[in-house]
Parts: sequence; C-alpha cells; structure tokens
Amino acid sequence: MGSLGTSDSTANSKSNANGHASELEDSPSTTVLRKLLTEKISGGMSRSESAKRKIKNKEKMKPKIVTGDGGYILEDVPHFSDYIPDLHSHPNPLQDNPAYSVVKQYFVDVDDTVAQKIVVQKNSKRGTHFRRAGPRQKVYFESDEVKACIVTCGGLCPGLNTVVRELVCALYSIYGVTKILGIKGGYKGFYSCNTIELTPKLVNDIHKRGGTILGTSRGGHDTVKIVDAIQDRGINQVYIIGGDGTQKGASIIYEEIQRRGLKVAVVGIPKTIDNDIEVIDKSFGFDTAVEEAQKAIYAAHVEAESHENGIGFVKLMGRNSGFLAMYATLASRDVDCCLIPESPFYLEGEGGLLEFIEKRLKENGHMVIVAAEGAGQDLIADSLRNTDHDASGNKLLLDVGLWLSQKIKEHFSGKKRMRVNLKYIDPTYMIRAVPSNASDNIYSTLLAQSAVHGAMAGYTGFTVGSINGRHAYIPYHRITEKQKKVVITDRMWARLLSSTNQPSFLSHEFIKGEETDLEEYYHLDDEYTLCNGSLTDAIKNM
Ligand SMILES: Nc1ncnc2c1ncn2[C@@H]1O[C@H](COP(=O)(O)OP(=O)(O)O)[C@@H](O)[C@H]1O
Ligand SMILES: O=P(O)(O)OC[C@H]1O[C@](O)(COP(=O)(O)O)[C@@H](O)[C@@H]1O
Ligand SMILES: [Mg+2]
Repeated sequence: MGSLGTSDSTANSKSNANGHASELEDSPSTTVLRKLLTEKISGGMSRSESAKRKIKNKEKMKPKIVTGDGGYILEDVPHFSDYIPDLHSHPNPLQDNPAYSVVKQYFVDVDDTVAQKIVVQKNSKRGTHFRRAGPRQKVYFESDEVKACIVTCGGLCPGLNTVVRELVCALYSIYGVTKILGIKGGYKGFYSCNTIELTPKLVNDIHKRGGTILGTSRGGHDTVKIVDAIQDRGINQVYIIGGDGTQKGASIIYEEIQRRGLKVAVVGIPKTIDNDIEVIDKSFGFDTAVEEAQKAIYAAHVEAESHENGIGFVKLMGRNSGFLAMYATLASRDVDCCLIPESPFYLEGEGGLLEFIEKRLKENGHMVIVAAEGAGQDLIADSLRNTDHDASGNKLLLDVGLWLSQKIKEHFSGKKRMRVNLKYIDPTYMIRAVPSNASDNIYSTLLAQSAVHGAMAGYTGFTVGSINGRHAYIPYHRITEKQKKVVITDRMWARLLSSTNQPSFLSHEFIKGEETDLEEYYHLDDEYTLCNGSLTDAIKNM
C-alpha cells in the first residue's frame, strides 16, 4: 500500500533506454534526467518559485469549499492555478473542430455546477454542488505539450476497454494530442512494466472485447515509485480507471504530485460492478452486469421450475454493497429471495430464512434465491474463521453460495425430511468478463470525454461521474471517504421486498439494538435521521 514519500526518497523506479521502467537503483544520469523533466513539467521554475509553490501547496491541500447564498455549497476540485504561479492558458482547439461547428454553445459556463440533491422543498437549503464537467474556453496545455497515460486497476468490469478507447479518441480528435501511453498491469505497471503507445488505430475495436487491453492488478501502489515514473517519462496527464481502492490510490498520487509542484493532471474514472462508489449515480459496467446476471437467474429459474421442490441459487458479486443483486432481482421478477450484505438475516426459527424457503416451496413448488457474495458473512464467520485479505487489502470473503446451499440441503434432508433439489450457479466472473452493452458504451464515452475536458482545462485531483444525470468533477475525498451501500430503509429496498415478498429477516435482538449502532450499520448521516425521524422506528415498521 502506498505511503506519502518525498521526491528525494531512496525508493526508485527508473527508465531504461527506451523510456521503459525497470526496478533499478537511481544512477546519477537518471537523477539529472528527472531534474530536467521536473523542470520541463513545472515550466522551468526557479528554486524560489518552486519553494513558493510548495508553500502554496500546503495551504491548498485542504478541500476547496465555496459557499454562496441560500446555503449553496460548492465542493470544488483543485486547479493548477491553486499551486502553480504564472500559468499560461490557450484557446480551446475545440472551437475549430468541424464536428462541433454547429454546436450553439461549445463551452460550459465557468460558474456551472451540478446539485447533489435535486428533490427539494420550498425552504430547503441549496446544498452541495459539484463543478459541472465539460469543455472550457481556455485550456492549460498546448496539444503537442501533452503526454498522457492511462492505467486500469482493480477487478475487471464491462466497459474498461471502451473508456480506454474513448480517452484515446477524445485526446486525439478533440485536442490533437498524439502522445498517449498505456500503463500495463495496474499501478505496479508504472514502475515494473513496459508501456504501450496508444493510437486511435490500435484501440479502434477494443470496446467489442471484455477485460482491459492494458491488464490490471491489485496491490502494488507505491506512491513514490509511481510519481517518480510519471516524472521520468515526462507524463503530464494521468487517467486512472478503477474502483474505490483505485481512487484512494489516485488521491495519494495527486497529493504527491501537488507536493512536488508538478503540472500533472490526475484524473480518476470510477469503475466497479459493485456500484459502491459514493456520490455518482452509478459506475460504468453496472447496467451490463445487471443485464448479464439475468441469464444466470433465468437458468436458475428454469432448473428450479423443472424439479419438485426445486431451488435455484445464484451468487452475484457485491463485496460490501448489494446493488447488483438488488437490481438483478428487480429486473428479473423470477426471484423469491434476495440476500445482500446490508440486510442481515438468520437461518433458524420463526421469521428465519429456512422457514421462508419451506413456505415458498409449499406454495409454489420451487423458488429462486439470489445472494450477493458479501451477504451473511457474519453467519459464516461464526462457523469458519477467515481473516485473509487480497493484495489491495480487501477482505477475502467466504463462499456464501456453497455454505448456504449446504445449510439448506442439510436442513431439509435432516429433521424436515423434505426432498429439495438445489442447483447452485456461480456466474460471477462470467458477468465481469463481458463487453459493455450499448448504454454502458455511451456512458463510458461521455465519462472519458468529460475526463479529458477537465484535464485540458487545468483541473486535477478529481473523479468524473454522473450526478443526477449531469456529468461533474468530484474531489477525491468525497469519493473515498466511504463506500456507497444499499440503504435498507430506502424505498428501493422496499420495492424489492414487495416484489419478492420476502420477509425483512431482521431479528428481534437486532431491532432492540442501540440506535446509534444501527445508524452506523446503515451508514446513515444526521440529515437522514433528522428528515426521517427515528431509525429504530423505521426498521420496526418494515
Ligand atoms: N487505501 C489505498 N491507498 C493507496 N492505494 C490503494 C488503496 N486501496 C487500494 N489501493 C490500490 O488501488 C488498486 C486497486 O484497488 P482494489 O481495492 O483492488 O480495487 P478497486 O479499485 O476496484 O476497488 C490496487 O493497486 C491497490 O493497491
Ligand atoms: O477475484 P478478484 O479479482 O479479486 O475480484 C473479486 C471482487 O471484484 C469485484 O467484482 C469488484 O471489486 P472492485 O471493483 O473493488 O475491484 C467484487 O465484487 C469481488 O469481490
Ligand atoms: Mg473496490
């Protein structure tokens, strides 16, 4: 895991003769090379200018919050002008782009912002806003000055290749940028792999394929080595595609770049089929995953229907957030029970899962269960201890599908003496591996273009995303402070419960628990509690 280091650190990644990184010790010539490149990236500043910039950096590390009338808050993103003095801007080349010649308004207004909450009442405060994404009149890079790089990190997700393709195409065709490097194999690729040159020709067809042509990985986030590699290669725009972990890594890279006073834009594009990224409407690839999950649910239903007391059990991804399971269930209508990490359940006794299964089998003769992989981990952990983590520090989960299938079989073949026919389907990696569908392709394209417009306009340290349907630039801290979860006291979960007709499974002891614990459990903020009264009451009424 990365740590903030200094540019003088002894941890080094170096370029070989081809400009490719290898894990060599710093040689005097590389030190000189890095100094020259630093000067190039930082516009040939003098020492005193550099010192001034560093002092300015310290002041600017805090979140940029702008307030206005009526409780208006702008959670702004950093800009080069916050820490680099005497910057030069240039007219945006988009204005001479023939494709855009008929567009009435090329550029977004500098004051345009996007509201986080759009359901308001007469006396509501205007609340939090984010800077609207899109092309600006002035850009802070000349086309031939840009050297961009793209990296994909974390787990696979449909649409990764589409985003890579569209970043390359936007840089080339809108801004005339021709120097674009692909970093291979995730964060560690910055300092341990060769790069590939990305051109529109090379990426032309890649959106039709699943996975990522750049490769990906978990772990390996060494901030100093990564930023050294960025400097060594003279890169000044870094596009980082990945989930919550990746955005945390991007945030640290940005901080180190700002600390070194470099004119390097660090831009995140959020990816994850778990849809667990805060603030944004959804992450790209999520719709495709919901659609692909339908095939598994359909198969589970066919199997279940064809056998006496047939149970079709489908496990879907969703480590800590059950969005994929919830939306796949809502889309299918064949699911009798959906289990997600946010909604605890218990097996035995009155109101428990096993009782519900028996009831549904007696009523319908078959049933379909969908479980997110993170569901019921507390129950499994009671019987099997597991403390393993992956290379990124994510807790490795125990297989809820296998465990629960076994428990169901044991229960019915044991004292119940009821023959059930359970088919367990685990389509998790098949779902992640498909190419993105039409709507995700469009979403990925817009995300990539918004990212490029932001970097060209001198913004940095942000993640791009759609908020209430409008694209915006979101400061990293808002993306990384917590994971987005299904709120089971929200209407969406209620819709699911009423569509499956499953019980809420919340145990009496759970409801009797301390209110503060519950609020923490559901990750609710004060605003929620204030608007909706007591959470305990809400849960009791479910
Ligand atoms: N807190 C963190 N600080 C720095 N880097 C991180 C952090 N968490 C994750 N990363 C890095 O981000 C990359 C992807 O993270 P991971 O959690 O595996 O996937 P995702 O980004 O999809 O959530 C990994 O290379 C990991 O080392
Ligand atoms: O086996 P892997 O590659 O570590 O991936 C498993 C994890 O990847 C995911 O699909 C996505 O997680 P990230 O978006 O955080 O990478 C999770 O749902 C799942 O737990
Ligand atoms: Mg993640």
